[in-house]
Parts: sequence; structure tokens; C-alpha cells
Amino acid sequence: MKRLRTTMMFLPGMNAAMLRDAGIYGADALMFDLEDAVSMKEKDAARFLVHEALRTIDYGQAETVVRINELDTFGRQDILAMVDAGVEVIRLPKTETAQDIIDVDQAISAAEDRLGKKQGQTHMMAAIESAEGIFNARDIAKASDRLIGIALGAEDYVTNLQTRRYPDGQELAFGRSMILHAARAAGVDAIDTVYSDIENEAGFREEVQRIKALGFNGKSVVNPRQIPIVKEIFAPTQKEIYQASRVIKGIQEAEANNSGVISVDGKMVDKPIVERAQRVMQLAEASGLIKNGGQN
Ligand SMILES: CC(=O)SCCNC(=O)CCNC(=O)[C@H](O)C(C)(C)COP(=O)(O)OP(=O)(O)OC[C@H]1O[C@@H](n2cnc3c(N)ncnc32)[C@H](O)[C@@H]1OP(=O)(O)O
Ligand SMILES: O=C([O-])CC(=O)C(=O)O
Ligand SMILES: [Mg+2]
Repeated sequence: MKRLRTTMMFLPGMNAAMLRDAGIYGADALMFDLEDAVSMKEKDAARFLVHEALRTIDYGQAETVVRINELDTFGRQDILAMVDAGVEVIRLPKTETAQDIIDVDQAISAAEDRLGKKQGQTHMMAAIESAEGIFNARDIAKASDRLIGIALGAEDYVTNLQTRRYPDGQELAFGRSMILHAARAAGVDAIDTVYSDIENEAGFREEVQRIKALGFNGKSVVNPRQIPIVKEIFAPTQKEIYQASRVIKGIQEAEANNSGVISVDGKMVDKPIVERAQRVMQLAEASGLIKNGGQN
């Protein structure tokens, strides 16, 4: 079954209490931060803490992701420690070019070799946070077999664009569209950026609805309160599940009778509609709303 990445929660690598309890909130992925949420003088201590947390704490079903520093600062030390701890995904921030990904991929390969880990076991994500990165998004998304997704980092991105974030998200429209298209062209997940105004639930809901409509697989969150909101908005409704199951049943019957195009409840159903229905059923199953593809 495809891995669900609807909610990815950031947590500062220096916060021992958050590291201890992060698994209890039901996030699909936990993103331990060694980069911008950690001050320069705490970089070594945060790396040590996250290493210990990954080795000793059971985060259950949650995918473990570590946001490392750039390679020319603390990135190489971060990679060695995180591969040693068995992290599932290394996230490179501020990715500008495909070469940035190739360099990290090689550093991970060297770490896996040196530590006797299985070659290729460590996956990667690329965060794109500048105009240069956005223009290179497609090459970035295709630069390594380790990549499982690309993400927008909107706080740095709007700073680079010389604007700020606005409630309607217009300033992010082009960047989001590029990320989404690059991800789909490469066959990896597209993850939207954080919404920092954690007290503004209405604004957050609107933004999550917008990025779901665009086609994103999920959203980065900065606070446990944001998790159930994203899950609620992304989960297929009972009506969507019912309609999708009717489409799949209809097409199975049509195939048995050697007919390609059919109509279900008065609407034409063909291949792309069947594919969308299958995706609804996969998401419903991954969200725990149905079992066995809705067969029982
Ligand atoms: C632009 C960027 O780079 S964004 C990425 C980097 N930023 C981050 O990682 C910040 C992540 N978020 C946070 O650190 C916090 O949510 C803050 C500082 C924004 C707010 O913290 P608080 O005021 O403590 O939030 P709140 O009162 O809602 O916390 C409720 C509980 O959730 C915990 N919690 C809050 N945020 C997180 C988180 N991101 N991960 C895990 N646990 C968290 C708190 O420790 C608290 O636990 P407790 O009840 O056991 O004491
Ligand atoms: O990647 C993110 O969503 C957080 C971040 O660093 C940014 O917005 O600059
Ligand atoms: Mg950033």
C-alpha cells in the first residue's frame, strides 16, 4: 500500500520533550529539524539528541524524516549521524539544483557504506525555497532514486521573492504549481509548506483546502493542533467513497462484458475517472476508512 504523507510535523531537534512525545499525535511523518529551528551554537547538541531519539524511541507507524543543514555547513556530520540512527528520510533544505541532490545522495551512499547499512535504504526529500530552485524543480525531482517527494518552503521562498505571505496565497501560486508539476513528472510526492499562524484555524483550513484542490499529497505542520484539520480535509467523504466504489464496480462489470465506456448514475465513466476512483479508494484505505479496497 502506498505510504500516506498527509501530515508531516516539524519539531525542533533541541526540544527533548517534543522529541519524547512527538509520536502520540498521529502525524504520518515526523520531521526532526536540525536546520533553521536550531541555533548555531546548538547544532552539535541537537544532532546528538535526534540521533538518540531515533535510536531509542518507538515512533510507531510515523515515517521519520530529518531536515539536515546544507552540506557546506553541518550537513555532512548530520548525514553520518542520521544514517547511523537509521532515519528513513533525509530532507535537504534550500535545494537549488539537481547537483545539490546528487551531492547529498553521494554523501548518503558513502555513509551507508561506511556504517555497513544497506545501500539505498535512506530515502530523500528536497525542499525548494527560492526562485532558482523553483525553475529547476523538475530536474531536482528527477535527480536521485532516493527521492520520495519534494516540498515547498514558503517562508524562505517569499523572502527570496521580496514579498511576504498573504491570506489568499496568490504569491505562492506559481511556485506551488511548479512543485506539483515537477513532482508528478518525476512520480514523487508533493508536500506543501508550513502555515506558521497556528492560532488562525480558519486561515489554515482555507489553505489546506486550496492545496488539496491543487493536487498536493499533504502538508507540513508545525503544531499538533494542525494535524486533525489536515486529516479531516484530506480524508475522502463517505459520499466520495460510495461514488468511487460504484465506478469501480461498474467498470469491473463492463470489463466482464468487454465494454470500455460505461455510465454510472447517469455520468460517463472512462479510464481517467476510474483511475481517480481508485485513488479515492487507496486514500480511504490508507486513512483507515475502509479495508481490503472496500471489498468487505
Ligand atoms: C520556517 C520553518 O523553518 S518552520 C520549521 C521549523 N519550526 C519548527 O520546527 C517549530 C515547530 N513548532 C513548535 O516548536 C511549537 O509548536 C511552537 C513553538 C510554534 C508553539 O509551541 P507551544 O506554544 O508549546 O504550542 P502548544 O501550546 O500548542 O503545544 C501543545 C503541546 O504540543 C507540543 N508541541 C507543540 N508543537 C509541537 C511540535 N511541532 N512537535 C511536537 N510537539 C509539539 C507542546 O510541547 C505541548 O506539549 P505538552 O502539552 O505536553 O506540554
Ligand atoms: O519547508 C517549510 O515548509 C518550512 C521552511 O523552511 C520555510 O517555509 O522556509
Ligand atoms: Mg526554510
